[in-house]
Formats: sequence, structure tokens, C-alpha cells
Amino acid sequence: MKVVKFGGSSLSSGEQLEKVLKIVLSDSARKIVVVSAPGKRYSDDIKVTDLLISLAQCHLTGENADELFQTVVERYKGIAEELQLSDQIIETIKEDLENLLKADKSRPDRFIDAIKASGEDNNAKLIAAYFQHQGVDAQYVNPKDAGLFVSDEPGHAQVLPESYEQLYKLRERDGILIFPGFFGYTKGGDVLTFSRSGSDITGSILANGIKADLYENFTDVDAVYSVNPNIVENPREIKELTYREMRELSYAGFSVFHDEALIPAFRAGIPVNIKNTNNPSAPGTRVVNERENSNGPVIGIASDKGFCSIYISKYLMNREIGFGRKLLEILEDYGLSYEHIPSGIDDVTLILRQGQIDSETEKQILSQIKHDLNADEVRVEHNLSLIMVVGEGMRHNVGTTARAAKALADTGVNIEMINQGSSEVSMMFGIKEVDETRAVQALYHEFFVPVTV
Ligand SMILES: Nc1ncnc2c1ncn2[C@@H]1O[C@H](COP(=O)(O)OP(=O)(O)O)[C@@H](O)[C@H]1O
Ligand SMILES: N[C@@H](CC(=O)OP(=O)(O)O)C(=O)O
Repeated sequence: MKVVKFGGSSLSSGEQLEKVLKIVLSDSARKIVVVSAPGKRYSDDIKVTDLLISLAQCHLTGENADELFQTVVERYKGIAEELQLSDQIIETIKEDLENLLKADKSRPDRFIDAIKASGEDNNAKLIAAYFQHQGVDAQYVNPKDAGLFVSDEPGHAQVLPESYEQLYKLRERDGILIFPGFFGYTKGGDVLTFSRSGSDITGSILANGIKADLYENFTDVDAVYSVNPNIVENPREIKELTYREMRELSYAGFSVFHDEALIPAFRAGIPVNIKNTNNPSAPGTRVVNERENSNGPVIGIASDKGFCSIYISKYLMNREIGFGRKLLEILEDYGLSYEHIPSGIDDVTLILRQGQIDSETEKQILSQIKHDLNADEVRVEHNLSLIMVVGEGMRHNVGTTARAAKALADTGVNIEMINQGSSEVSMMFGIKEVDETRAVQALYHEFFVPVTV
């Protein structure tokens, strides 16, 4: 049995849905089909999820949102008309959205999540109607009925482990199951979403739940490339990579697969195959437990913007018991998470996602660190990018860091910080955001472009 997930780009039009149907029917093992909301039809189009977020926000602030409402309904209507479905399904979707918009707004984050989730929920209903219209034995499945329960964290919920046992029962249901991605239900009955792009997570949870043989994730590229194809033209395709490598790369910017979507599949030992809806015969990329290490030290290079660093130095920091705990407690008091903590004898740097802190909070944190910890120096740096160079082969190769550092130096990029992950499958470079593209291109050249003599 296989779980197949289709991303928003695979579901943006009737023409795309025809491809989806063909793919599903071409393999009888494809039992559960996880779907996103309709994505972009062309590069500057707007995803239905983004339209829904704006719609929810207008309803919260009392702005007129009639046009936005119509735009959302038109997106589904366009698809239904292309596929010659009856108006009934559009009436169902319209009514559902109207009711959701009338719901209680006293807890805005929950209101927004319910509207956001309707993008996938209504798309799953539409796709089930389309499959049925084509004479296929298919049914929409509601995540609550299936037992997909999540933690009480609006916008970044996590699956509750008890869900897996319930989800196993989906194996017994007849026909093809069309399951909306991106959200689950709290024990209190609220609809909460995973973080953005979280339909990948739903697919992985279901693959674990039904103990699938394979989790297929269909998107709009032939493979996971060794570098973001928007940064380097025609980069090398990756045929196989390990869960650890994929986790590091997707965390660090490979948006093709959600980093939180690896764990459920990994725990159940289910391979993941990332494939192209527009070219399903291409083998795609397989994510597995172990792979032949035949590609040299590095398998991929990822990068992401929007970080800041807080540098703290204090003479004899290494001797001071409890310094680290007190420092991290300050972050905790402000509800902040950190990404990395490179350290020296007398100094430590905290790397955080910049979007979490406004300038007032930043001032307070800096002064509290200086005052409470009696630090000699505290300074902050903004607009940093992190570049992650990843590969299982790095453990067996001497000199990879030197090669990377030289490539960056040769292209005139200053390294603000280096952190070698203790897992030894990755090394991280902190650089200025303005240097990101140049730095990634230089590293790609160093590790992937053969030298001709
Ligand atoms: N290393 C990479 N390999 C392949 N695609 C990547 C990589 N890094 C970023 N991407 C981007 O991820 C996109 C696919 O992800 P996404 O837009 O979320 O698809 P979907 O709509 O299927 O969920 C690709 O079109 C590509 O632009
Ligand atoms: N529609 C949601 C969830 C998702 O996974 O979408 P996509 O498959 O288009 O990345 C979002 O945009 O965040």
C-alpha cells in the first residue's frame, strides 16, 4: 500500500487534476491520496491558502472581503468547470466557507487556522467528486473521523502519537481515500494547521499510520536537486539521499519537502519518493535509511535567509557554572527559540530566526543579557543567511571544510561563523544575506562541477 501526496502546484487546474487521476489509477497500490489546496497556476499567481489567510484577516478586522471570497470560490469553480463537474460541489464549498467565516472570532489564531485548513478540506471534497465522476471508487475522508489528532499549537501543530493506531484502520476502508493535508483536530475539537507547506507532514503521518510500503510525494520538479534550481541553472539531480541528509537540507532551505515530514516516515522505516506530476515516468529522488556513498563528500547545498546572531563575550565564561542555562532562560522568558549556538572559550553566539523578535524586544533582551549575566560585550547582527553543506560522505573525507572555506574566500564572501554539526553530515556557514547567491554558486562549483583540463 502506498500513500501519495500531491502538492498545490499539482492541483492548480483541471488539467493538473487529470494528470493526478492518471497517476493514481496507474498503480493499484496507491490507496491514500493526500491533497493540498490549489496552488499557483503561473509564477505570480496567488495560492488559495494565501487568499484564505487574507480573507480571514479581513473578517477579523471588519474590512469588506466580498471580492476575496468570490476569488476563492472562483478558483474551485474554474477547476470544476474544466472537469465538467456539477454545480453541487461548488455550492457545498461555498456554504462551508460561509459557515466558517461566521464562526467565533474571539480566538483569532484558531479562526485563521480553520479558514486556512478549508483550502485543503474543500479541495479534497472536490477531488473526490471528480474521481467519482470518472467512475472511480473514491471517497473524501475527514481527518477527525480518521483520528488525526494534533497538539494545541495554532499554525504549527504537531501530531499526537495516539493518532497512529487510529489511522491504521484506514487500511480497511474500501476504494481510494482522498485525504486533505495540512491540518488535524485538537482533543477539544478545534481545527489546527501544521506549519506552512505542511501537507507533506500529513502524507508522512498517514504513511506511518497505515504502515505503507512507500510514501510518494508528487511535486513540480523531476527530482530534488543538489542545489535550489532558482539559484543554479540545471543543477545535478539527486537520485538517493538519507533521511538525515534530507532533514538537514529541507530545514536549511530545500522547500521542495517539509523538514518536519521526514520523522514519521523515518520512524516507520518507510522510503519517500519525490516525483514530478508533470513527468511521472522520471524516477525522482528516493529518501532512504542508508545509501551507497558514491557521490563524494557533499550531496547538497541549501541556504536560507532571515537570521540574526547575538554575540556574547565574557572573560572566563568557560569556568562559570550555569552561564548557558541563564542565557537560554532569558530566551525562554521571551518565548524565543534558537537555531544554533556556536561557542568559544570566552564567547557564545546565539543564532535566531529574525522574524521572531521586534526591535523593542531585541533591545530588552540585549540589556538583560548584559545586566543579568554581567557580560563584557553583547552585540547583534541582522540579515544573515545560513548555508548548509550536507553529505554523509563528509565523515570519511578530509578537507571538506577547507575546500568550502576556500571557495567562499575566492569569491570574496566573508564567513561570519562556521558550525560543524555534531552529526557530521553537515557544516553550516553564516554569511551576509547579500552574499547568499554568490556563495551558493561558488560552493556548487567547488563540489559539483567537474574540473576540465
Ligand atoms: N533543491 C531543490 N530541489 C528541487 N526543488 C527545489 C529545491 N529547492 C527549492 N526547490 C523548489 O521547490 C519547489 C517545489 O516545492 P513546492 O512549490 O512547495 O511544491 P508543491 O506545490 O508540490 O508543494 C520547486 O518548484 C523548486 O522551485
Ligand atoms: N496549502 C498549504 C499546505 C501545503 O502543503 O501546500 P503546498 O503543497 O502547496 O506546499 C500551504 O500553502 O502552506
